[in-house]
Amino acid sequence: MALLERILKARPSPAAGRSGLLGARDAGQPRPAGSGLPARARAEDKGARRPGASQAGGRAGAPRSLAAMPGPRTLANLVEFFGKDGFGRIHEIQQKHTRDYGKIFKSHFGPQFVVSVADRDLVAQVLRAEGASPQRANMGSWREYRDLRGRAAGLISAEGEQWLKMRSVLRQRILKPKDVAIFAGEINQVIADLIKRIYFLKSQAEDGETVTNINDLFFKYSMEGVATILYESRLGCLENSVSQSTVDYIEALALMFCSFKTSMYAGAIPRWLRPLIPKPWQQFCRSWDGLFKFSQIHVDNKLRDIRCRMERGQRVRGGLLTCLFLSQELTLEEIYANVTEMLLAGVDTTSFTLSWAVHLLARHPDVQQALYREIVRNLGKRHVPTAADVPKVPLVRALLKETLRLFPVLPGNGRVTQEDLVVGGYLIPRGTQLALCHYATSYEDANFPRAKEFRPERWLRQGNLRRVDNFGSIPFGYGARSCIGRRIAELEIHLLVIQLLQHFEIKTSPWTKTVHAKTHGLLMPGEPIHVRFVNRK
Ligand code: HEM
Repeated sequence: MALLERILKARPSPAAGRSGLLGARDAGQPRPAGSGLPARARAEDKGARRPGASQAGGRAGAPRSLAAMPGPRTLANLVEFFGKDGFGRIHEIQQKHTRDYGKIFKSHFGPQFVVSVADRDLVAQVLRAEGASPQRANMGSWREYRDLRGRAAGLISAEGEQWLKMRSVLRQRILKPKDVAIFAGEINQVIADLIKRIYFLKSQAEDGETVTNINDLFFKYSMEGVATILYESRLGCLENSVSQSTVDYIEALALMFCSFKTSMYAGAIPRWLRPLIPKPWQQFCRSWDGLFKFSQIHVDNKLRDIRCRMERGQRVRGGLLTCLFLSQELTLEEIYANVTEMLLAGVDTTSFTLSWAVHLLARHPDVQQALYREIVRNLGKRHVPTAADVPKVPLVRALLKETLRLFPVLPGNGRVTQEDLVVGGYLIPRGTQLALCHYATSYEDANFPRAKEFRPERWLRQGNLRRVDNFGSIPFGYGARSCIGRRIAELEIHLLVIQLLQHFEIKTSPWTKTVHAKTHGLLMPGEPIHVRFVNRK
């Protein structure tokens, strides 16, 4: 009890929350001298180098200035993004600009200035050179909301020492495959519910086989799966009727993605315009209110449950959330913020990837058959897999890598340089926003022969000796700031693919039109995907 009271007291006041956050700084705005993070980046490593150091890669000679860097004109860019809905085609624009301007180019988005890097080796140089607490992007609007409401920042929106502290707590618990292996039992229960749901949906279908808009189903699966780990409780997303609080959460999430264009690109809409155009910012805040409220309800439920058990003198054991409570390494407000941001980061990413993977399997029956044979040979037709079984089916892992190469949920990623760097022969001043163009590098034949083709076998180790590493496709990012939920997502996807194929042969549906990728914050299917799940004999 005393412990729980201490935890509750550790919740910072709104004022403390505000001062605890690092100051928001939009990309493109220079950092005041001396206000930056410790300059720890080892820029000279692998070719991205500090000015003045001898050049280890790229062109020899004095670096060129940004003025000499090619790129689209500001007006053309604005027309492309705001006039021709470029936000929905960010992935294609990456490729087009790479063709037009080369592998490193500059762009302006309103007040924001971005240098795009669309070359595998330059991406590797930038990421290998980064320091202990890399800064991803312009999170000004996220932090502004948190300051406004006296909320803490979670891993996505925090920076500097605060981020380092939280990252070091969470990385000990979920960053390695062996850490998340313990969640396989819970995930398998969610999978059992999903398979039951597929049988139910099939029974409702005219042809007895088709499940329409599979992303709906995978959204519910991903939400249930990740919530099971984050809240240590079930939400019931895969039941016929879903609770009102979960429906409210889904609406808040939808609102978040509706306001994506204005939130992630808030820097492109000056703050002074808000009184004239108030709706986007209001929507953004309303959506975050909904997301935080939902997490707080579930976190508080767990806290009450732990308190009851402690009061009864029972031993308290549990998963991630229980450990976070008991260890007291994070304040309660930091726990709210982190589970809120992790749920946000872990649902659509996983469900879009699953939708693409199933779509690809339906369209490539030969690959599907090879996978099924490997599963039956190495695991059996009905064996419920554990985390330890996943390495026995390397094609399943290769399927995920190839799906994410063709459809990287985050088609591009960002970094704000923490020191002056020379990249590709250009001097990039400290504080510059870099856009790493993963979609463009994923489709380069030089990085992946016959890059447009779906060939999961390209990811198989040869003779189990060589790891296939390729900075052309790093869908979970790289290094200190890479995806903290990677192992959770992989486990959810690997275990589900195995069991889907054990139960069903997945076939295309004539109702599915050509499915294009579109960017809506994340890279997602632009049209609904319907598939037939044919029972295995
Ligand atoms: C297929 C699924 C997923 C993909 C492709 C994905 C991809 C990514 C990428 C590219 C980043 C940025 C990494 C970087 O900047 O280097 C990221 C960050 C992050 N992801 Fe994921 N993610 C997925 C699933 C998840 C899940 C399931 C969770 C949570 C359970 C999660 C939580 C996070 C968080 C909290 C961050 C921010 C990490 C930090 O800044 O320290 N992600 N993710």
